[in-house]
Amino acid sequence: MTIERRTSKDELGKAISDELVIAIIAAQRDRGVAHIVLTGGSMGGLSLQSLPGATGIDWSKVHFWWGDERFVPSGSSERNDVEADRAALDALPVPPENVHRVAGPDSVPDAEAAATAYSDAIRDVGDGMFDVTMFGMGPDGHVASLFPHHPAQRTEGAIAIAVHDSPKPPPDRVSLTFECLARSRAVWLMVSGAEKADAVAAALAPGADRWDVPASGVHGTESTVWWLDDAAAAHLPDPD
Ligand SMILES: O=C(O)[C@H](O)[C@@H](O)[C@H](O)[C@H](O)COP(=O)(O)O
Repeated sequence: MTIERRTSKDELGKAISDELVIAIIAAQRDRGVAHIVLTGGSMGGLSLQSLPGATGIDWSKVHFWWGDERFVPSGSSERNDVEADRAALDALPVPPENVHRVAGPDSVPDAEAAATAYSDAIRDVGDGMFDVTMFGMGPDGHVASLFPHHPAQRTEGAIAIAVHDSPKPPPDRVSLTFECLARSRAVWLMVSGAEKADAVAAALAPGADRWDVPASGVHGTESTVWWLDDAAAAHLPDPD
C-alpha cells in the first residue's frame, strides 16, 4: 500500500489522471488491452481530465467499467457514467461497445436485472482482471455502493449486486462486490477534503474492518494506492 499525497484537490486530480494515462499505456504494452474501472463523485471526473489530450493510447483497446451506478434512467445527470461522459468519454474515440454501462430502469425492470446483465458483461469480456480500479470514498468510508453495515456488502459468489435502501440517495443502485473488485491489478482510492480525514484514518488503521469502513476492504493484486490531498490526510498518524 502506498500513499500519494498532494497539497490540493486540483493537484490531486491532475496527478491521478496523468498516472492513469501511464497505466493505460502500460496495460496495452503488457497485455494489448486496458480495462479501467471508473467511479462517480467529484474525484471521478477529475481523474479523467488528462485522457482527451493523451497520446500513445490505442483507444479501440480500452474498456471502461464502473464500480457502481445509480439505478436511474440512462442519460440522467445523476448517473456516474454521465459525469464520466462529460469529463472525458465524449471526447475519446472509444468504441461504444467498450464502454460498459450499467442498465437503468429505462431498459430493465429492476436493479437485480441490471446487476445480472452487468455481471454477464464482465464475465464475457477480457481475462477477468481489471487493470486499474478507481474509487472515490464517502465521509462514511463507503466505496462503490458498498456502505458501512449495509447487508449488501456481505453478498458472496456474485460479481455485481443490486443495492437497495442506500443511505446515500438515490436508494437503488448496482455495485460490484468485494469479490469482483479483488480482481483488480491496481486499486486507487482518491480522496479529498477535511470531511474525509476521519474515514481515511479509520480505513488505514491496523485491523480496520470492511464491515465498518468498506474502503479498508479493497486491495489490488499488484498495488493499492491512496491518493490524498493534505486535508484528507490530516488525521493520519505521523509517519515518524
Ligand atoms: O454514487 C455516489 O453516491 C457517489 O458516486 C459516491 O459514491 C462518491 O463517489 C463518493 O461519495 C465520493 O465522492 P467525492 O469524490 O465527490 O468526494
